[in-house]
Amino acid sequence: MTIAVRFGRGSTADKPLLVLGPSLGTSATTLWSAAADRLAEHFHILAWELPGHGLDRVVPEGPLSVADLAAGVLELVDEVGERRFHYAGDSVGGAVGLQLLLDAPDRVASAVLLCTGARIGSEQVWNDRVAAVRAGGTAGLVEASAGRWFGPGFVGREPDRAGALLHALAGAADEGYAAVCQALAGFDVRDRLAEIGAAVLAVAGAEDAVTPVDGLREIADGVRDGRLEVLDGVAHLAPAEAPDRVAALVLEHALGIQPEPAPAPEEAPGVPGPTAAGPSYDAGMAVRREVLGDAHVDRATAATTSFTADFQQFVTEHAWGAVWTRDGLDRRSRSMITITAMVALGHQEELAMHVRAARTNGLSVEEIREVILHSAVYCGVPAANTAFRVAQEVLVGLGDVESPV
Ligand SMILES: O=C(O)CC1=CCC(=O)O1
Repeated sequence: MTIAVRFGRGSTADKPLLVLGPSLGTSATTLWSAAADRLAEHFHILAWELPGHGLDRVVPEGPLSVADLAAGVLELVDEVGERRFHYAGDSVGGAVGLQLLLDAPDRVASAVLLCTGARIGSEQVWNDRVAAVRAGGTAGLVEASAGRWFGPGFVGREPDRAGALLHALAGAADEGYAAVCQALAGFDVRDRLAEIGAAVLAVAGAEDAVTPVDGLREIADGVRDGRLEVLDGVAHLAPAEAPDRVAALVLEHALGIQPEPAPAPEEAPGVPGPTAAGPSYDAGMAVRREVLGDAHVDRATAATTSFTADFQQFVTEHAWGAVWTRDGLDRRSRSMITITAMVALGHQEELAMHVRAARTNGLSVEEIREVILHSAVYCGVPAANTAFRVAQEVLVGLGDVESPV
């Protein structure tokens, strides 16, 4: 099963479908959300996840190929009841785009293939990467990946976006990452490019050493209707590094629309802070991880299904990205309010989670006791009684309170 992340509102009934593909080690949201925000007015957008990456926590049991990934994308499009779709994918996501153009030429209306190649790296490169991820996990790949992924100055200009991408890498399953490397080791469609008749825009990052400009030129020259565009200052993750330019290229290539120039940041209307650009998934995920811990968020993510994926995204964007990120209250105060609300509403499971979060946010055991005691006055003694039992179990588990005899 391939997991889809949906951007924007509306359906394929009112807008054409655009499918977005990820790069190795990234999640669909961290790589594509900034560009997708700019495209959502014109397309119904689905982005797919690599196995074991982002919202997809399922690691393939057998060997994986780029053709398997392409077949998963076609199933996803079938699930939304569409036949034809526009496609844009970065790196392995671009390789999957080429495979789709070969395997299902009648289904791909147009393709933008970014920072990719008809062959990426070599078998040796991918075997070495598999060995590295098995030895040190995806967290051990963060430093080297940061060096390959971003153009000069990007991390300094966009620390949150870079941080979210690297965080997603560290959160990717080791064996999911290894499976994608093995798929890339077996991918080579250089001698089949001339079979591709759909309009292809090949987009290279001028600073990309992983999939250099020549490989994108090979695609543009090799397919029957290809064009090359080179983005200055960009390395390997063009959709995250240059979302405005990428969105403009996709819009023009797929629909022939010249986008309105984006307002300069100083002219952008609205309130400063995280709400200015709308609820932010990346910022929300960072705070959610800081407050609830990686283990909790990884468990929630692992338990995500196609039924709950939209809700998980909603929680991260709105509860965490739009509210917990605000400056108006410190995290200690937010924890106190949240505990009180959980006591009042009798949400025991969420209360346990927020007692743990309150300790992370710096509340002492004594302060948590006072919050629950105080809430007894306003929420009722029975509610506080249950809350003391739930909180005590958590605090005993954390070793903060002695176990009752
Ligand atoms: O090596 C990387 O981290 C970049 C990359 C190569 C293939 C892909 O999808 O990403």
